[in-house]
Amino acid sequence: MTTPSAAIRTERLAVGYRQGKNKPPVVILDALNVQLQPGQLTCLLGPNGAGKSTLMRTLAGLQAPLAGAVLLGATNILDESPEYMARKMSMVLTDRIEANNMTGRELVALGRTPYTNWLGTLTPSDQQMIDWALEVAGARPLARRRIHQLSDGERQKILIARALAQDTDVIILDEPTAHLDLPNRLEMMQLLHELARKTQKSILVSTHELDLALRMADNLWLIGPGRQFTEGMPEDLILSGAFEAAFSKSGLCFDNSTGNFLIGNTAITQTYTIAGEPLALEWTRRALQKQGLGTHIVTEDAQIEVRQSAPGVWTWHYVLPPTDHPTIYSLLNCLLANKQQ
Ligand SMILES: Nc1ncnc2c1ncn2[C@@H]1O[C@H](COP(=O)(O)OP(=O)(O)OP(=O)(O)O)[C@@H](O)[C@H]1O
Repeated sequence: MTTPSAAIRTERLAVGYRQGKNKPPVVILDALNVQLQPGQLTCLLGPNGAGKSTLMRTLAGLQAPLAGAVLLGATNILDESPEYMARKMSMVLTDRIEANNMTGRELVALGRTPYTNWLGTLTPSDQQMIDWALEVAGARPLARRRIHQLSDGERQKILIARALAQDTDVIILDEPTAHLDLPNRLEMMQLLHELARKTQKSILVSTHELDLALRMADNLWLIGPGRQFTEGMPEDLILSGAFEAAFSKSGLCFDNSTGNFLIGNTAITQTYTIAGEPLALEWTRRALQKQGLGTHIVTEDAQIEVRQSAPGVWTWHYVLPPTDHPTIYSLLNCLLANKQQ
């Protein structure tokens, strides 16, 4: 369903590659009717080669559609001037950048180009916007550093700050968390989510971070097997089974009840009832799962009782008398030894 307020939308969009005169085009995704809403973070998910970058480049007008259109308001983006587009849409790509001798701040300042005069003079409000963008992207300490002195993750933050400085309604980011460590990945997704909400921008992010996308995205675009495209709220896609279907692969299975992926040899051979404190329960559950042992959480009469604050934390009631274990490791060894008997 198309909402009139959509910042950008597509009409029967086909994306892919032309191969020359006598060959048919390679169609990557076809007949897409999607939209980005103001104030929402949308995550685009799909395996390697699914077509995420191709779709994003087409949405940003960097690549012509094979068919259909990308509309900004009522106008086809191909009919808009580059100057107008630069004030409406910014894109952060994973490509290397040729700006090595610039400082971080100088590169972020380029985001203001669509608004400056022909001399590129920055007004006090441009400077304020650059300061804000550096701050919000967590890139302020990098402002004076040369681009070639930055790590991949640091450069990524500067590029995100540049997109913020460009102050567009739509921001498209191709794998913005690719070079970041875990705390920075979490922070970046949180930042993009908050930014969308606070500034009413439409933010589209392609990512391989399924877990983060499930937690942070307002909306998901999924490219599944056979390049089947599905979209919706993460929670709806989980409940409908679409998320699981998109990522079903041998050795990887999605647990709908927890939102976690089960990896490797996860065939459950035995299940225990378990009760206790939530944090310890979660990590106990994960440890057992790796060994093919399932858990079913109950409130009383559990076979395994977890009391994180007490000594002898894990009590196994399966045997008589119940045994106390100071670590999950100890509990697990006991369970496995017993299981083999
Ligand atoms: N210039 C090109 N000409 C023809 N085919 C291309 C071209 N560039 C990419 N492709 C193909 O298009 C498909 C989609 O590529 P794309 O880069 O969009 O995938 P992706 O989902 O972004 O992948 P990844 O997660 O690995 O970055 C792939 O099969 C790729 O080989």
